[in-house]
Amino acid sequence: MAGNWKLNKDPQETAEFAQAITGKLPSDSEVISIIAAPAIDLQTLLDQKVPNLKVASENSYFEDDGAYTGETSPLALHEMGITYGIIGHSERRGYFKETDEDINKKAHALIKNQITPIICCGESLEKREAGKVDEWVSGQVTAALKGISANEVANLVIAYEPIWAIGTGKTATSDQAEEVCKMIRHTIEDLYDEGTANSVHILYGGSVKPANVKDLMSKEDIDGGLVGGASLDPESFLQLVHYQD
Ligand SMILES: O=C[C@H](O)COP(=O)(O)O
Repeated sequence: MAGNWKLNKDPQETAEFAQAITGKLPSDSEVISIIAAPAIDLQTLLDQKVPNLKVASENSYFEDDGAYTGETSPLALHEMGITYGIIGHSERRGYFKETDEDINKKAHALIKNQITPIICCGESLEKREAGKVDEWVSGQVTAALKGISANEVANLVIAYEPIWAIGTGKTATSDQAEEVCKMIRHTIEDLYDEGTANSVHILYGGSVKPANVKDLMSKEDIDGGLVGGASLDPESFLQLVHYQD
């Protein structure tokens, strides 16, 4: 269960959040609890040493170093202790014009630095209404995984986030979400094999909250959630990671 804070919280608020959840997360064997925080907050979150919390970056570059002003190095993220990294979020694709090729290069760079990519994909309302969900989403997944081996793919995370459901309060129904997550698994099976497809963790994101998390997580091909707004409040995040209780 991954929270994505987006451009929210400063280091002080980050420390307060960490203190509020310390000692309250489920064990890793039950639920993997992840917070993706702005780059400027990552060290603060790591310093709090919250038991069972994995800390993730929200974006990173595809080069480890060099003349790339303003970018975040995946090598430096690894060295500081980051273990997951979101890439290809629709906000990065939309506002910052990231392409499938960029996202593929970022995936390779994270894997090289032993950071598990959380690769986002998802369709706009326009694509959904045009009946192009499968074609669009499987195309994004295929492009993101180009040149990545089956062993590497087996360990990574794909997050399906329909753009029309992000921050809008409009959740895809659990059946709609399951349908696309299943299609993503089939796409991976076609590209690799059944074992690889079954090993990948597939998350659903888009207005996930404590009230709907159980229903979404009950679906066969939805392994977890990528949660924006409802991950900002510690109590709400705790309810999400404890959805099985
Ligand atoms: O990465 C998280 C998603 O964009 C979902 O955001 P949301 O839960 O605020 O709709």
